[in-house]
Amino acid sequence: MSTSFTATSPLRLGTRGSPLALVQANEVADRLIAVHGLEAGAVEIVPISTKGDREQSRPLSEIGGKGLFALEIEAALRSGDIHIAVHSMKDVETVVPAEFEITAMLPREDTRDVWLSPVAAHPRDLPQGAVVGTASLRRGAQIKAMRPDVEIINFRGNVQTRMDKLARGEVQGTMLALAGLKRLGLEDKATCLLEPPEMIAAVGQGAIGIETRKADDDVRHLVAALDDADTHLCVACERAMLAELDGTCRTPIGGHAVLVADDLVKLTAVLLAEDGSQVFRYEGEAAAADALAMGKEAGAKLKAEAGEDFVANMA
Ligand SMILES: NCc1[nH]cc(CCC(=O)O)c1CC(=O)O
Repeated sequence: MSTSFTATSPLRLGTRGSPLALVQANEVADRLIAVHGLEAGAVEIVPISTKGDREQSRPLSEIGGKGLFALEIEAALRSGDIHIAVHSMKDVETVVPAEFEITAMLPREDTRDVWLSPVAAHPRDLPQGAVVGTASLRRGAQIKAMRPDVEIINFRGNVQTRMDKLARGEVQGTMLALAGLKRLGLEDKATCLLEPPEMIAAVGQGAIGIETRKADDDVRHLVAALDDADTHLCVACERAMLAELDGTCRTPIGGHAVLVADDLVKLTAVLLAEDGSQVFRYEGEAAAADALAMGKEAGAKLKAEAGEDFVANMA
């Protein structure tokens, strides 16, 4: 295996600058060093500020969806300023530009969302007309499906910022990914876990993806050694579902695939109206070799069930 990356000529690993992104990047760096026996310092982390991080006030769905977090990072990958990009798979567009690929995914963390609130042990315990903050249409719609009286307000910022806003009483509850809280050592801040079917996680939630340039064979081979095949398969299944429906982040969609036996993938997916008034669900199982086809079929079935008018209003 190539060990051409050294402390004086390190492998440059680009990621967002948030505390969570940096923890994730460090995990990738540590694994690369361990697996390939590289010298400490052979991997350098390069924080990159993205439009998604700078534009904190408008809803993500308005400013252009998840691509916002990837654009500047992919520009750095294209120019050679970085060799690899580390992302939360949740934030990666369903279509990766042709010159790049997601070469590896680390073993997945817990995929569930958690509820955080100083006043309600669970969303069902909120006072009438309470205000819940989230930037996620998916989380907002699933809360509205549970509690139509609740008001959802846009709530952005990194994990710590959102917890601070909650503590200041700006909202009575919010939701976060357990995976992110765990990586930051903050899981004890969760009020309760939100389980399927009342809350289906985002496609890719809990998975860290590593993107490379297809033409960069040396780097691709280094990174491929970190791939967790089960995670890759399940996330690919979820992404096939999302790609069939809408990859833009402007429609509330949840999707979760899991290996239930050696060769059996179970997919649970949900498509909702933004106000939670309509909920369409899919559940299916398929052999691993058919997991992508199942994802595609799930998307198509949800689309057909929702109907033309719903789909026309989606994007
Ligand atoms: N959109 C931000 C984002 N991207 C990935 C995670 C959590 C970590 C993960 O899902 O792997 C978060 C924060 C959150 O939703 O709470």
